[in-house]
Amino acid sequence: MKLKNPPVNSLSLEMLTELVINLEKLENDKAVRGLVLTSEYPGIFSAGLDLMEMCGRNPAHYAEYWKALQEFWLKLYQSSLVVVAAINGASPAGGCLMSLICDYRILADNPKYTIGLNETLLGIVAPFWFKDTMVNTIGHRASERALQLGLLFPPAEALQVGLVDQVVPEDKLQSTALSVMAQWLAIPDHARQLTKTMMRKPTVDHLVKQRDADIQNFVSFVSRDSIQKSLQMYLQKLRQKKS
Ligand SMILES: CC/C=C\CC/C=C/CC(=O)SCCNC(=O)CCNC(=O)[C@H](O)C(C)(C)COP(=O)(O)OP(=O)(O)OC[C@H]1O[C@@H](n2cnc3c(N)ncnc32)[C@H](O)[C@@H]1OP(=O)(O)O
Repeated sequence: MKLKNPPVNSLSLEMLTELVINLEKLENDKAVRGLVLTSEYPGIFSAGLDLMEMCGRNPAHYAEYWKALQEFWLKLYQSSLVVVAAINGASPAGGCLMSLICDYRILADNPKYTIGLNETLLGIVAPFWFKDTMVNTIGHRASERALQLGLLFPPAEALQVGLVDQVVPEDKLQSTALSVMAQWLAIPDHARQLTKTMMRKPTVDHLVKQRDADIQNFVSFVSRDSIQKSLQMYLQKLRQKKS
């Protein structure tokens, strides 16, 4: 599956909805057992959540957006398919989260392709289920440091901390993803799927139990004037970077 939402594959409401629909279709197709997630645009895997969905909108929109994000996370994290992320570009914040909920992550070796949960750099806070996903992958201490500092790791450091499973030359990314997929598909589906469910259930339950409260928390947080100002300033900085 190629992510395709120009210019930076930000996770807009429309994009999240389409991703969920496409995942459902693939899961209902008995001929499909695995999925390689990559970007149509080498250089950018995903810029994360679409900042335009979080700026200057009304509470009902924020609630709808957050619910769609939760839906996407729940769907991909619990997918019965083998999901391999072939990360062919920068992967900040929500882009990193999307990679973390796959079963295996391969990052192309390019110093510009940084990955991490950098929310604090925007003056916002990664929600508990982003944090849980990261802790499950790299452990508590490394997550605590990475989350507080909003670290974006270049490939060698991402590999060292365990944020990705492999770093390969850019021209080997797709072939590596296919050979990893073959290795995972050699395991009987039912045994692998039950194991995945067992490993992920506590993290899923944590969110499911608090879904409504999490939406309310997001809506009130993002509606604050101070948060709106931080997000606007961050967007401005992104735009100024060009000039
Ligand atoms: C209680 C909980 C509360 C809150 C939790 C909220 C959680 C949020 C998690 C998130 O995912 S927040 C989003 C964080 N994302 C980022 O920090 C990434 C920002 N973008 C970049 O660093 C760069 O754009 C890039 C490295 C992805 C690509 O760089 P480059 O190729 O140089 O492109 P440009 O920077 O020139 O960007 C082109 C264009 O796209 C706009 N844009 C970039 N990122 C986003 C985004 N996330 N959402 C919306 N729009 C984005 C950028 O402003 C440019 O727009 P122009 O109009 O100037 O063309």
